[in-house]
Amino acid sequence: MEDLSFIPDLPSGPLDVYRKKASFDWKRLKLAMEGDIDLLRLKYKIWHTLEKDPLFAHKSVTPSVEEQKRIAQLQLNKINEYNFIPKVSLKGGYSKRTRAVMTLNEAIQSLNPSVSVKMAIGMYLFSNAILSLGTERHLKFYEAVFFNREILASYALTEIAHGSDARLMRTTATYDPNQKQFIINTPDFEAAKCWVGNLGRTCTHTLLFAQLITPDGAGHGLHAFLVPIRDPATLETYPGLVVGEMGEKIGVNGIDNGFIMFNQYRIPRENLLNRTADVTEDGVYESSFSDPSRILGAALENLSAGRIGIMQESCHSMSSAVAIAVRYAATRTQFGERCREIPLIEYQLHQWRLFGYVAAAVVFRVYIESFTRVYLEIVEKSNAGIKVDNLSEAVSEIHAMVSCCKPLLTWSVLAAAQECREACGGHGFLKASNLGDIRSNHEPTVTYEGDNNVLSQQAGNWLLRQYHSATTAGSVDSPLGTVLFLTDLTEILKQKFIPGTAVKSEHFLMSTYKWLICYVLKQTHQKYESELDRGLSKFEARAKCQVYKWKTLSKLYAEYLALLFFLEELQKKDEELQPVLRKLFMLYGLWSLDGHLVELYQGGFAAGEDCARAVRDAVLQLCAELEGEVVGVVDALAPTDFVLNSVLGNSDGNLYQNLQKTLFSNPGAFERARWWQEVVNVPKSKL
Ligand SMILES: Cc1cc2nc3c(=O)[nH]c(=O)nc-3n(C[C@H](O)[C@H](O)[C@H](O)COP(=O)(O)OP(=O)(O)OC[C@H]3O[C@@H](n4cnc5c(N)ncnc54)[C@H](O)[C@@H]3O)c2cc1C
Repeated sequence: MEDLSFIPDLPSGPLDVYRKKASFDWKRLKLAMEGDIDLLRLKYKIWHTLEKDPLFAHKSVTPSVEEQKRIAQLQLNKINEYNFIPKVSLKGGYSKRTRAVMTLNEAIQSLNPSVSVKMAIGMYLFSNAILSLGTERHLKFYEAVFFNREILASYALTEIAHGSDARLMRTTATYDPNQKQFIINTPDFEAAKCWVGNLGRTCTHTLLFAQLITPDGAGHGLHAFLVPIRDPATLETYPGLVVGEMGEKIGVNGIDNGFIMFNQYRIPRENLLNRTADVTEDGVYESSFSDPSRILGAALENLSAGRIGIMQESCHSMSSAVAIAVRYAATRTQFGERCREIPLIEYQLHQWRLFGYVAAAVVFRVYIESFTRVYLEIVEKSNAGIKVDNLSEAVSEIHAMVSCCKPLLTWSVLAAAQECREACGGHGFLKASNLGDIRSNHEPTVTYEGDNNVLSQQAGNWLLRQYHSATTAGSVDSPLGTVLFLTDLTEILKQKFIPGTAVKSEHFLMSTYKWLICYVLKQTHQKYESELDRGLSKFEARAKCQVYKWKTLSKLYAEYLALLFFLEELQKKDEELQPVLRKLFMLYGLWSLDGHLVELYQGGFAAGEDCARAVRDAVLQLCAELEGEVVGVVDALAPTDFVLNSVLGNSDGNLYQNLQKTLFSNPGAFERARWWQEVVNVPKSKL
């Protein structure tokens, strides 16, 4: 058995009552969710190191917006200095080094999300883009950003008037054969690039997406360019650029999001990332793709890794939120009979509000860990030129998976953070609970790197293509095997709920999800076809199928994927952990299924009251069964106390002592208001 002594034991205290009830060792569960002991060790090393560094000390009062940006950049520089992943490891295999980088990102995100986003955009999104879209001549930029940390980058896609619809962006890059340069231009404010992270104050380069135009006036669609923005020595922006800061946001204010306008700004011809298309010195456009939309597709596919990073970060935010709320619920008592006040955690309502999210946090972490491995293996093979069977189909399937799972995870965390805040009552509203910061720093993830509502439509598109293929050719393009069952669609749709069925079973859960996907897929297809028959274009017809169809379909597929991957991993976990993991799996599955009862009845899978009652009874039973386990589960999910940074969720469980310490040490807590003279009614003289 692995030595887990590098994970510090938890302090003894009021939470022991519940900790003793757990059927498993929380450190083993932690390792099972992390999947790799070296990565778990790395995470603890990062947390312990930063805890000792005053630059990372938490502030009891939110610093000014500008100060948050300064601190975030200083912290990023310091993290680079610590060299947590030595250069030799970075030069190792793609999969291993990416996993290490992702772990660093997760560890930092739990501590200060602004810093991890700065790092993710400034170093990893940029360097990944160079690897996937650039060629030999761009490797110096890769070295400078990834290995030497000499430049900090940004990623400029969004414009003021166009975000999700990238095709209509209007920044241009016109080739000038005389100077062998591209001239970047912003026609008007609506085409200004905006929201670009790191651009407002700090980045030295940006990866710019602009419409490529050749000297013959022909437009070739969006392409990516490496564009210098600031002098690295002075951080002065170069002439020909108008760069500004976006101003205060409702979260992640440590990131300097900026806007930029280009005024006939020249860059060398070689700064075009030219893996898929190039312009010769004379100005002739050459592309390995005939269709410009495929070039954009290849460029944007590069976002998958970033979206996986967002999902990993989401798992950590959810872990922290539920850890705070559950520890609070185990130490806070309210009401009761015969002088025995009851801990909140023992109320059925409180369990129902929180335990589904605890189960989701565990299921998502195991799922994303496993999915990331599959993803990285495919990319590694493909980069190394090793043949991957059905590579382009696998890429499409992965894209569909990411497109529905990033929305599922990010939305779930947002809902969880709000529920956890409310579950901690008024004290949850203190900044010191950390629930507010977790929620507001997480919030933009539902919008950036693909707005959730728009992104999830892409999973629906892929599923509909598979439906068509299954019903016409009797086969599907699903190299990862996630929808092979669609070839049995007709048989699956004949299933009905039989009263008395044991719903707390893997078979029931998975077969019911398959039924739901088949049913909603068929409904979506029929609706889409009927809109086309009415004479609508494909675009218009799709828009008419979004609500109750496409959107539901995408959510169902995402939930199914989480369950499917978790179930596969479950078999490999320690025997001691299996009972609790199985219960968490069932709870997440049935709790999610509860949200789809309408479709089960609408489609005739269920009739009468049995199905709904069985599902809901099982959810409540599972909540009760998990009462003794859940504190141990959140111990496994939680980071160290320093990282969790919550007066309500400290692992010692000394809720009221910790609250007193925090309230009593608030700066100025006991002082008379400095502005007292401005507000008191000074009695007027009667003389
Ligand atoms: C904190 C933060 C950081 C960011 N960082 C970067 C960055 O570094 N680089 C960068 O380039 N961008 C960045 N962005 C921008 C982000 O990527 C965009 O906001 C995002 O792509 C959505 O585009 P939009 O804001 O133009 O929204 P829109 O596309 O205008 O969407 C607005 C709303 O309309 C809905 N909608 C749009 N189209 C449809 C449709 N067809 N059917 C139904 N509904 C639809 C959407 O769901 C959304 O709710 C960042 C944003 C934020 C908030």
